[in-house]
Amino acid sequence: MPLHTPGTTHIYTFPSTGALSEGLDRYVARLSDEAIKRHGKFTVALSGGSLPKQLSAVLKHNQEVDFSKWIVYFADERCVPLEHEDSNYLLAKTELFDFVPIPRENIHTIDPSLIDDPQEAAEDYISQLAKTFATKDSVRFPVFDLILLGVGPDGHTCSLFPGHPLLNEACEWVASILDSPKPPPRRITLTFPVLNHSHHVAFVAAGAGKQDMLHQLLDLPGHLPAQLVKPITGTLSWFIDDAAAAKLTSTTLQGLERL
Ligand SMILES: O=C(O)[C@H](O)[C@@H](O)[C@H](O)[C@H](O)COP(=O)(O)O
Repeated sequence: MPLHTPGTTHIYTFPSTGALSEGLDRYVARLSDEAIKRHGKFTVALSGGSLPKQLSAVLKHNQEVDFSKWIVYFADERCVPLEHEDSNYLLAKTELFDFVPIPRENIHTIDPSLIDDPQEAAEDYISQLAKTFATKDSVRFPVFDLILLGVGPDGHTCSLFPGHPLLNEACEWVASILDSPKPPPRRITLTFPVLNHSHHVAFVAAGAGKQDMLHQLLDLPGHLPAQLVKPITGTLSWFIDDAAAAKLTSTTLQGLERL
């Protein structure tokens, strides 16, 4: 796998979702190793949707990764109890945390006592982030080692939806949303400045259902939420399978890399 150069975008394609999970495992294991060597921990933010399953399929069996040094946050979370079927935490727990030795205190969840007040839950999540990320005058935002994102059929990512005022949030680290078009409506989400300060950001999109949106996002110019993810000095990677890549133009296809 080539070493990622800051400021670059890589689009990796895989013949199947199984192969995609293998590539993702190699990528995450490598970034985890590099981060732990560099600063003794691996800070990662996870999305919901299909991502946790796709991520964990191979990674959960990886014995080389030092999961004890992982510090996990959620790229977005729904304002529901942790044991609710809509909880991104529950999904990640069932798919990954139940299989790997990440210390429970290193997994930062929404405070379940605050789910009736999304704004308060967002503020609490900012305080939780501040425990891990010391910021400087020059960098006012948390700098994750890796943020893993999915993309919806409307081009949303995290809980940042097309046309929503949250797309303009420039100061807060975490925002609340009360009117998410994807249910459930009440959520908290990392904001664009946090996504764009990350060392590495990776989108994961698989299946024919993603074809039209990937064509729009990767072939055409635009300002859909997923297109606004542009790490300032970090890398941006796309992990997609051949089914999702089927409608990409030949110019984009020429730039695709196999891992
Ligand atoms: O909690 C959420 O709803 C997600 O974080 C959301 O942003 C998700 O990643 C996309 O909707 C893609 O979902 P799929 O991978 O299921 O298509």
